[in-house]
Amino acid sequence: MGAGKSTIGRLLAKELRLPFKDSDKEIELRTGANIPWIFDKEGEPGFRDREQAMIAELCEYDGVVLATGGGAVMREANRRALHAGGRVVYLHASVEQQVGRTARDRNRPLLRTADPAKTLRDLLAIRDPLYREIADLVVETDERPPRMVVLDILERLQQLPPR
Ligand SMILES: Nc1ncnc2c1ncn2[C@@H]1O[C@H](COP(=O)(O)OP(=O)(O)O)[C@@H](O)[C@H]1O
Ligand SMILES: O=C(O)C1=C[C@@H](OP(=O)(O)O)[C@@H](O)[C@H](O)C1
Ligand SMILES: [Mg+2]
Repeated sequence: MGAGKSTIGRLLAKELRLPFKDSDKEIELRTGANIPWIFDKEGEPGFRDREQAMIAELCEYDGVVLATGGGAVMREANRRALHAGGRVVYLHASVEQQVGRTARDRNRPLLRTADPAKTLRDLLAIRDPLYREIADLVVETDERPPRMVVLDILERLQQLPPR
C-alpha cells in the first residue's frame, strides 16, 4: 500500500500505449461499492474472493498493464495467474514512505489501526518474500518521482530475456 502501483501502472500503460486496469477500481465499478464498504460488509475474506475472481478475469487480457491491491499476493491462485500471465513488477517502498503516501486518504481499511507503520511492517514481513517469488523486476520507488520509476521499468523490461 502506497508503493505506487495504481499511479505508476497508469503512467506505464500510457507509455506503452496499452490499456490500464486496476483490480481495486474494477471491483468498485463492478459492485458499485468502495473497498472500505466491501471490507465492512463482507470482511477481508469476502474482499479477497472478489479480488481473486477479478484478477483471474483481468489476466485473460492480452496486452494490458494491471495494478493489483497489495494483498493480492496472499493467495496462491493470484500469484500463479500473475506470474503466468505476464511480467510482474514489484514496486518497493520503505515503510516510512508508505506511511507518508497513505496518511491522507481513508481508503485503505487495513491501515485503520493505532499504529499504521507497525501494520505495514508486519504485512511486509509476510508479503515481501511472496512479491519476490513472482517478480520479474524489483523496482525501488523511494526518493524517485513516479515518472522516473516508469522510465526505469521501461528500460529494465527491455533487458529481460524473452519468455
Ligand atoms: N514514487 C512516488 N513518489 C512520491 N509519491 C508517490 C510515488 N508513487 C506514488 N505516490 C503517491 O502515493 C500515493 C499512493 O499511491 P498509489 O498509486 O495509490 O499506491 P498503491 O496503489 O501502491 O497503494 C498517491 O498519492 C501517489 O500520488
Ligand atoms: O494491501 C492490501 O491488503 C490492500 C491494498 C489496497 O490496495 P493498494 O495496495 O493499491 O493500496 C486494497 O486492495 C485493499 O485496501 C487491501
Ligand atoms: Mg492501488
